[in-house]
Amino acid sequence: MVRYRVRGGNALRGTAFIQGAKNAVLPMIGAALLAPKGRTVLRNVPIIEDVRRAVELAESIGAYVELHESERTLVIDASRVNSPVLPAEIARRFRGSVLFTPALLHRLGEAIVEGVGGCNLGSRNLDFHYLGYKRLGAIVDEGETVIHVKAAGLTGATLYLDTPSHTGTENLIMAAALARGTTVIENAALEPEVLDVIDMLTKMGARISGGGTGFITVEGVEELHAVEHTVMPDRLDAGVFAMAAALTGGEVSLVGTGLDLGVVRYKLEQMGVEFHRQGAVLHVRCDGPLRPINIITDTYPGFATDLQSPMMTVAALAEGTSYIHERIFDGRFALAGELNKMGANVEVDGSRAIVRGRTPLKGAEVTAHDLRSGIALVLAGLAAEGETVIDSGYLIDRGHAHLAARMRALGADITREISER
Ligand SMILES: CC(=O)N[C@H]1[C@@H](OP(=O)(O)OP(=O)(O)OC[C@H]2O[C@@H](n3ccc(=O)[nH]c3=O)[C@H](O)[C@@H]2O)O[C@H](CO)[C@@H](O)[C@@H]1O
Ligand SMILES: C=C(OP(=O)(O)O)C(=O)O
Repeated sequence: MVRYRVRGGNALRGTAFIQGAKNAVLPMIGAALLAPKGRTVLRNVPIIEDVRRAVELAESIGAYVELHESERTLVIDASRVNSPVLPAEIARRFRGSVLFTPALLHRLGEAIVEGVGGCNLGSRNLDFHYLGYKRLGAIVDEGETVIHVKAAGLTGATLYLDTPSHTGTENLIMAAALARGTTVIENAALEPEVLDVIDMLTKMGARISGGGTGFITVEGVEELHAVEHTVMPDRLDAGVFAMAAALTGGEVSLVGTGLDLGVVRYKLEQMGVEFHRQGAVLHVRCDGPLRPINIITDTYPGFATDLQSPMMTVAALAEGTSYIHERIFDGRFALAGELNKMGANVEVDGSRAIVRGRTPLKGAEVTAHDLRSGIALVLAGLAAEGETVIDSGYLIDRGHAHLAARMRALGADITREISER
């Protein structure tokens, strides 16, 4: 059992080093498995639990993987991939397991998906993925728990996503990259992580156009080859450190090449947080009271649902009433009850939450129900009086690398503990 213990009250000051993006590296590991020869090198890899699970999953299907932690580098040799089974005990522990399916289809002609995990956020359907594979010529047998996808070669087709699914877009691009002929994906996701994956696939020899427009065209090629690629910075990790500076009344410099916080920056600015860019470094400071805010989550370039929970903590510390409308997931307000245990006043009504601030937060024993509610509770702990203990820390470790060490370097009083329970 991992738990985080936070004693609040310290303003965070200093330089925060932003990790590589979880939601880019996971599809990139899936992409590396498409190369039948050679070694892929991924740099700026975040050392998070989801990456460890992805390494275990890749090894379980026969890939040779080296994770060089201090160099934040992964080396992947997929030449010996030999098992189509994504075993339940690994695959159910993270969402990224779904991104291994296209490689198995192309390399072995079938994928047996014994489960897909990820944060518990309400319904998380995969119908666009499987409908897309079917349109490309695969046979999909959806059992109660195991999904069997088979294809003796895929053929390009026109695909349409009802909503621009992030991993759905990545999976269908990877499936189309080695299909015969041309595939068009309409209503494709626009997230920067998807564009980074397209960049990597393009280096590998894929022919993809239209990334970032919502209409992606993929011309199938015969083979993809192993390449070196540097994972983009994690905008969610950056958003969390910006919020940590804001709600502790601190001043933090975010280091991460080409970092763009987009709408998160504008929303925090509306709340009174100051941003100042100096070349590749983004400075964040806040020394006045926070103003309330309205947030509507949306696909990119809208406000990222993954930062909705951390923003709820910031809103609880703002002077006045904030409104949050969650439009991506139907079960992403588990944080509210935990924040209320700490003294916040959050009222949830369906997909909307009203946050009445500012209420003084007090340390408490609280539960992370998913990765982002976990990090939101860490933020609450930084601003609370007394000690906050957050269980299960594993969920936080799924997406944030060396969190306690990076926050301690900024002056936070936070420890990561491992117990037997
Ligand atoms: C590993 C990874 O990249 N995870 C991210 C990815 O998850 P993920 O790719 O799972 O999220 P999606 O964009 O697919 O899902 C968004 C919404 O679309 C619905 N949907 C999706 C696919 C489908 O086939 N049918 C369907 O109905 C889902 O139920 C959900 O309500 O994007 C989410 C939304 O930005 C982020 O919160 C996750 O951090
Ligand atoms: C929902 C998330 O991740 P996953 O899709 O990996 O569960 C997240 O990163 O907040």
